[in-house]
Amino acid sequence: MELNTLGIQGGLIVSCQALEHEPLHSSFIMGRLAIAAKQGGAIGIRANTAADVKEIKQQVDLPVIGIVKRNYGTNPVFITPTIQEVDELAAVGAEIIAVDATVRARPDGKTLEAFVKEIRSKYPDVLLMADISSTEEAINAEKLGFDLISTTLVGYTEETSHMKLYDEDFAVLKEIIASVHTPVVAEGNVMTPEMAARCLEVGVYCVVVGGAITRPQQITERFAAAISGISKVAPATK
Ligand SMILES: CC(=O)N[C@H](C=O)[C@@H](O)[C@H](O)[C@H](O)COP(=O)(O)O
Repeated sequence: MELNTLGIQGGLIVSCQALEHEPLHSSFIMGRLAIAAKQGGAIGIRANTAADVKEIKQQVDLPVIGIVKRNYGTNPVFITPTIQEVDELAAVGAEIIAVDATVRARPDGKTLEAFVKEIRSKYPDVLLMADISSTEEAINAEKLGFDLISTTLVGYTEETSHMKLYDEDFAVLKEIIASVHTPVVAEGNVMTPEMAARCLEVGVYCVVVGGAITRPQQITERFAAAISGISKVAPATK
């Protein structure tokens, strides 16, 4: 599959995910969120688990970035860590599969290079997205031939836990874009339409927005925090 045939360049991809402990956890609900995202102008969907990808594909005709979040013991690599998760996503027709492409040791002991080779030989038509956390990892992902590089894990590894993607006007994103030729996707903590627009201005291929659209508990939290302590009158009780 050719990346430019997907029609995602310059557009908004909405991540529709809810883990087991979250209130919206349900493939049915993720499918509905995907319809809402499409109605709102999304040109692609990112989703977790083969069951959710399958349901979303039945509801909308948009390209899907599939992941499977799975924990293996205490290993910190959890986004599509092994070929098992890739098999599950390929079986339901995800056009793009995103995998952890950090430099961390993987749960099956394989190198990232060997993992990419295995996926390419098994699924030559699937596009591969590298979920990375640093410029060094982006450069490595380009060397290994990933089709897209996404900033998903910036701020989510031990080394980057002090950072947010939007720090200093998206400084790390700009550095990554300047360091590779592979299309770069902005993902992670893009919380406002203005931030999404800024990511495109600085040169990303497309933007992925998740929680700010599809995690109502996060959205509510920001409203609640913003208004807490302002009112001089106690909130009404029923
Ligand atoms: C670190 C991690 O587990 N990221 C996950 C990757 O798929 C999702 O939980 C995020 O929602 C997604 O990356 C979009 O980011 P945000 O929800 O911040 O817009």
